[in-house]
Formats: sequence, structure tokens, C-alpha cells
Amino acid sequence: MIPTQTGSCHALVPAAGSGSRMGTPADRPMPKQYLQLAGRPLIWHALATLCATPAIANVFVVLAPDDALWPAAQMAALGPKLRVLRCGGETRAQSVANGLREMAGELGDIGHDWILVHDAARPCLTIALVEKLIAEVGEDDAGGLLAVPVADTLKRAYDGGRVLETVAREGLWQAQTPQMFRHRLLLDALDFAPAVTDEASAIEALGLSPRLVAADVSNLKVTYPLDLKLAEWILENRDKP
Ligand SMILES: Nc1ccn([C@@H]2O[C@H](COP(=O)(O)OP(=O)(O)OP(=O)(O)O)[C@@H](O)[C@H]2O)c(=O)n1
Ligand SMILES: C[C@](O)(CO)[C@H](O)COP(=O)(O)O
Repeated sequence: MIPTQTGSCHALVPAAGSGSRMGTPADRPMPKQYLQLAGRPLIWHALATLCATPAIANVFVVLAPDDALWPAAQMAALGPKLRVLRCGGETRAQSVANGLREMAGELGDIGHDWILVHDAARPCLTIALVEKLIAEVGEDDAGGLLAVPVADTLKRAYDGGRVLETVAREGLWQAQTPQMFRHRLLLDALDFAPAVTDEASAIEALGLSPRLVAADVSNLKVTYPLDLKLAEWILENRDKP
């Protein structure tokens, strides 16, 4: 582990969702994090990348308390960095907050350490992107996140499914993960603003401005069925010339 100048780095991977947008229960045999992707459970890919990143000391994965699908033997091969927490909550934010508390229970006073929160549903993360985030944010106490500038023209709809307005895309970014914040600050922020869909929103609610670190569309979140095919293509082709 190579600690940054201002604290160690740990990863926290929320993986307690149900994957409802992947389809109906009939065609969704299991939560998306356990669907097969390039010969492995989807969740394996992000965990393997984070465990292989030298700057990351520990990788905590947050499962639903009743998760019976976690392939313990296969995941044990990722090494001793990986730790399992069965404290998932009703929302992603609750899973993250529960995980932050459990991490402190296991590691002690980590309030100044950096926490990189990464969706289990983003399997195509690379070590290079993780290291880019750490390098660009490691000295920035507001923290930061991977993101990509919006490329399409954006429309806001009204209930009738018609265009209400075009939203100017200048300065708009699509947030990704990891999102990297100091443990104490992030826990305080999530306590202050629990109804958020990403960690940066809670930090912003405190009046801070996280740094945006440019990533790319390969770090997609598997949300809908087609995303799984896109992720498979990325994993199988990105290292080819
Ligand atoms: N209560 C929840 C909800 C989501 N997540 C995790 O947060 C990540 C991003 O959430 P999302 O893509 O929305 O996953 P799901 O909530 O499972 O999907 P859906 O919204 O389609 O049900 C996923 O790795 C998911 O497992 C979590 O840990 N706890
Ligand atoms: C955290 C996130 O991936 C940033 O884009 C996104 O907000 C997660 O949203 P989800 O609805 O929980 O997938």
C-alpha cells in the first residue's frame, strides 16, 4: 500500500441492490452484480481492479444482509485486501453510510483516510483511472469523482413525454464512480444529506465543491440489459490495438 501524503486510501463497494432496471424478476434470475460477465460474476471485475491497485489498502464490499449468492471461495482468491460487510441498506446512500461505520469499527480511527466509493455495477473500471483519481484528488480536501462531459444534447421532458426544454450542456458532466472523500467528512455529509444518489451530492450539500476528474464512457454503469453486452465487449476488446 502506498499511502497518499494525506492519509491511506480504502475502497468501499456498495453491492446490496436488487438490479430492478435489469428487467422483471422472471428474466432477472438474480441481482445484476452476480450475473455472468466475461466468465466471472459482474461484481468480481471491479473488486479485482480495486484489489490490484497498489495505493488502495483495503477493499470493503457491502452486501445485503440476506445475500446468499456471494461466491466466497472465488472472491477469496482476490486476496486479503477484500473484506465483506453484510450491512446493505434500503438505498445506495444507506448502504454506503452503513459501510463507512462498519469500516471504522474494523480499522479504528480512519477519519482522515480517503474512501473511494465505487459501484459494483461499474465492472470496467481500470487501475489507471483509479490512480488518476487519487493523483488529482489526493491533495484536495473537498474530494472528487470520476466523470465524463456530456456529449449529447439534453432535453427535459414534461409528463406528456414531450420536450419541455433543451438543457444547455455546456459545463454538464455525467458523474461516475469512484467518488473519493475523506471518511469523516463523507460520513458527516451523508448524515446531513441522506437522500442523495451519489456521494458528491452530500458533500455539495455541505457547501463544498468536489473536483471533477475526466474519465471515459467505458466506465459505464450496468443498469439495463444492453449495458451488460456493452460491458462484455469493453472487457474483451479494450486491451486490443
Ligand atoms: N440499497 C442499495 C441500492 C444499490 N446499491 C448498489 O449501488 C450501486 C449502484 O446502484 P444501481 O445501479 O441503482 O443498482 P440497483 O439499485 O441494484 O439497480 P436498480 O436501481 O435498477 O434496482 C450498485 O452496485 C448497487 O448494488 C446498494 O449497495 N444498496
Ligand atoms: C453513483 C452514480 O453511479 C453516479 O452516477 C449513480 O448516481 C448511481 O445511481 P443508481 O441509481 O444508484 O445506479
